[in-house]
Amino acid sequence: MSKLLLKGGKIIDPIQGSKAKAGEILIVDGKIAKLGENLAAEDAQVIDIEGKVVSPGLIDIHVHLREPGFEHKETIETGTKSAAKGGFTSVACMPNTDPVIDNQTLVEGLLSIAKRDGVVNVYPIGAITKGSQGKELAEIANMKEAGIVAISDDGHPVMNAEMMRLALDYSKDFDLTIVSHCEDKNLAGDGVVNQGYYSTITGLNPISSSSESVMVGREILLAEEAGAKVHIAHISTKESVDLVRQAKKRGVKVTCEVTPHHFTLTDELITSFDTNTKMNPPLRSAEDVAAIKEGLKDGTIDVIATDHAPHAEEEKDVEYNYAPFGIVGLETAVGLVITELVESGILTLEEAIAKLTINPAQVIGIDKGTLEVGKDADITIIDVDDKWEVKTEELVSKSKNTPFGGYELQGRAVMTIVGGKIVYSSDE
Ligand SMILES: NC(=O)N[C@@H](CC(=O)O)C(=O)O
Ligand SMILES: [Zn+2]
Ligand SMILES: [Zn+2]
Repeated sequence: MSKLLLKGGKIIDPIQGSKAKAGEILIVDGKIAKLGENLAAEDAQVIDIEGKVVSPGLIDIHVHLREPGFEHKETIETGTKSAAKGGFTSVACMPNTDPVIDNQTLVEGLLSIAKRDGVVNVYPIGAITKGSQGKELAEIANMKEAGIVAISDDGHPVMNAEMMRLALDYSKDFDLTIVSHCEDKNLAGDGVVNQGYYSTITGLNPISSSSESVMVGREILLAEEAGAKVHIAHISTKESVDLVRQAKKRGVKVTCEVTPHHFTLTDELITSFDTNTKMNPPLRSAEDVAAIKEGLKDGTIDVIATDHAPHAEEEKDVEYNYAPFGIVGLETAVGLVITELVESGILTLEEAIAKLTINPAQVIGIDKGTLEVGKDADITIIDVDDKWEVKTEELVSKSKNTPFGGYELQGRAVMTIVGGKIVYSSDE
């Protein structure tokens, strides 16, 4: 029997609420055995975490691990190490690899690599359509059997509304959530940045707010009609937030996520022409960021997810128009959440943790995200006071494409435990 006792921490488990306030937690054979005070250590390995916060292991439901096919950007090994350092014990990975994960064999292949190389739990998301081409449905039933937790054509919208309607119908039968990348390709055109003052002064091609919100509106109406679940990926505009808010009021089964960069940064940053400010959806206006924060506060936005999108240095080191969209996010997420949302009083720490644990677990239907007795001992220890500087060269992700280099942040994961095993510790 292996036993681990975490001593002196402050437990925050949103679904257990005040029941979980006591400071000690005993892990036996990879499961949570006991929460309480003055637990007998017996033969357990004792770890003193005086003053630190003990959270259910963080869950990121929007990660690009790039394997198979783009191993020069990231692999399951490097991506999950990056996740562990960021405090994430589980990640759901997007299928826009090469080949696109659209059948059972590919899901099985991914899971076997994850089992061999992954240091945190990896949950595959399957494609909605074959090759994410939007033409015919992928092998959804078979992929579900192989272990996918959701379906998404992320990177692309499903432009054909009838195809999306069909997918929603299917997803209901298999109890799978559809994660929608909302982007009207015709409206977005060859845009690279948010449409507004800064696209005008830089001369960079604009992406309108409507290119996102008309698709958010469409997905809500289709999900409502089908009685199916839809999760909106990387929400970024005030109109989108309001559409989700109104839909929730009428009982539509819609959830949504925001990335740390979309609640932290505005499109003003693009005046640097730094290609690490280029991502999809683009950085939006200050007004949009304010609406996002309002949506986080009132519960419209359920989940914080990174959309960790690694790209190699040489790929980003080109003219703005030619650079790929996307930035890495796993290792800066906790610091940005605490600095931008908790320290500024937009969310309580408990509310922020809910959006990183139980809420994402519920969106993809996995039995994770809480420290209840009997559950897997996936735990993140957070130092909420630690002030640190983001150093790009210290990222363990294979890619370094972040706009946050040099940022002073408060709060970070100091230990990450998966199934009772320490997979990251800041001491080492
Ligand atoms: N977010 C991005 O800018 N890029 C993502 C694709 C996506 O999430 O749509 C990628 O795969 O690089
Ligand atoms: Zn996307
Ligand atoms: Zn993505």
